[in-house]
Amino acid sequence: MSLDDLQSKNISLEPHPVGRSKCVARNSFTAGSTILSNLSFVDALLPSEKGHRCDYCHHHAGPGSLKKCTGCASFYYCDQTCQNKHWKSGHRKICKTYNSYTSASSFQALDQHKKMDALLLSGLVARVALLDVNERNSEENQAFLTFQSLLPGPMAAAAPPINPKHSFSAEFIQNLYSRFENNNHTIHSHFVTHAHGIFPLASRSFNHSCMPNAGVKFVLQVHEPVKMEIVALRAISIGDEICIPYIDPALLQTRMSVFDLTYGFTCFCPSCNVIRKVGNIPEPPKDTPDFQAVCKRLREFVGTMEPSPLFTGDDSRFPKDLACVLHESFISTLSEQFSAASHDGQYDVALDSSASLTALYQLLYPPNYPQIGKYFARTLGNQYSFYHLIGLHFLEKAKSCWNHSVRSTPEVSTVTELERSIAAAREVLTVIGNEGDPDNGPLVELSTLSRLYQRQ
Ligand SMILES: C[S@@+](CC[C@H](N)C(=O)[O-])C[C@H]1O[C@@H](n2cnc3c(N)ncnc32)[C@H](O)[C@@H]1O
Repeated sequence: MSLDDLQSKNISLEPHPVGRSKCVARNSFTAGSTILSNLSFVDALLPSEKGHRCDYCHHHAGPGSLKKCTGCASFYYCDQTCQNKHWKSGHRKICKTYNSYTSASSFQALDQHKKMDALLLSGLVARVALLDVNERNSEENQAFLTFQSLLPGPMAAAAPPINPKHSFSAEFIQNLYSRFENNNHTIHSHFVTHAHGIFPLASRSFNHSCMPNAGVKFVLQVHEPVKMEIVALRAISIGDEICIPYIDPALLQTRMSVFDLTYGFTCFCPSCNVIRKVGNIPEPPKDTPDFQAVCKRLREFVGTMEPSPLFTGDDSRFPKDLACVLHESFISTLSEQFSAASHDGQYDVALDSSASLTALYQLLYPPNYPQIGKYFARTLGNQYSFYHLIGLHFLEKAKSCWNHSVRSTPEVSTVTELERSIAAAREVLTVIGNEGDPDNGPLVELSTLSRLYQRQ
């Protein structure tokens, strides 16, 4: 689909006061419906995934079952079909020189993120070099035109060295690279990142909100490029702006600098407005009883709030004595407590941390938000870490209840918690639906657990 087609579909691009354009719903969407699908234009697997996934369709295969490219021996495919498609879409330009390029000191000196950028930029240049100029309306040419229309990021970082020999000017390459930082995506399966990619139409369309009404998922199909789907997280009405999260909404302190340095905007979503009004956010108490008291108070408040003041932007409804729960360390302390207690079989401690975590999620995230995680902009620390799931948290809690119930005669309260956790996990995970690898996703695990429980 091209930018022009978009205007005649369920969504349209309309002027935005500072971010050039915004995506507006022309039809209503129910929670879970797909708003836009966009095929990858170029992507690159993380080094840790090489040989485990097909370099074309990202199908995850058992050890040794993929077919190695006989040219470079560094790319792997499901079969001849994936290999031929990848060859035509750019690999033939980079195959011969791939190994000398990646082993050169100029590539090796790059940090992990810039290495990924370098591979993507090489793939992009190879793809562009192969575009048929006589086929102006082909999907590839339209996708490249859309890529060229993307807003450049605020930081003018120098383009990394690239692989194929080409006849493009340094200025042209720099111009392509200037769009990377604020437009490219990480590609995940079950919300764990395995690649980086360029999805021009989605990048051209969706702005950020920390209380987004849409989320991103990836569909992997054998012999096809990776497909990104933008999915409604809740009901969207005609005229609503559709936004996705660029970073984890729980990064309440880091987020403003990331928007500023990586994306070049100031976020005025309801949640950011509350954070600004609250002002100085104190660290949570180190002392265990004081920490527990804050957790108790948080649970009481969340039990009475509907909806979250961070969702409505009404700072007058946010209790000042709970300011420390907005400190980023509060969520990580609780997550660590829950994980450690579940792992050690301390059922009561796990359940208690889970109740506080769930209250915090309800405060910080919009309804049905499936994923949480940490993100550090390149400029802030050079690292990205994995995503976890809110839905997955409920699944983990259900597993913890299940393990407890099979170890001893289950109490009624354990069974109630188990049923509630299965229902909560299903509610959140079903909205975003199956994503990434078709096998062994959280929804599959959830069905297995439900079956075991019903049989018992
Ligand atoms: C991926 S693009 C989104 C589409 C963009 N609006 C356009 O017209 O191409 C990211 C850029 O959009 C703008 N943007 C995204 N979310 C925004 C927001 N909430 N407020 C202001 N600008 C935003 C910033 O310029 C950012 O670098």
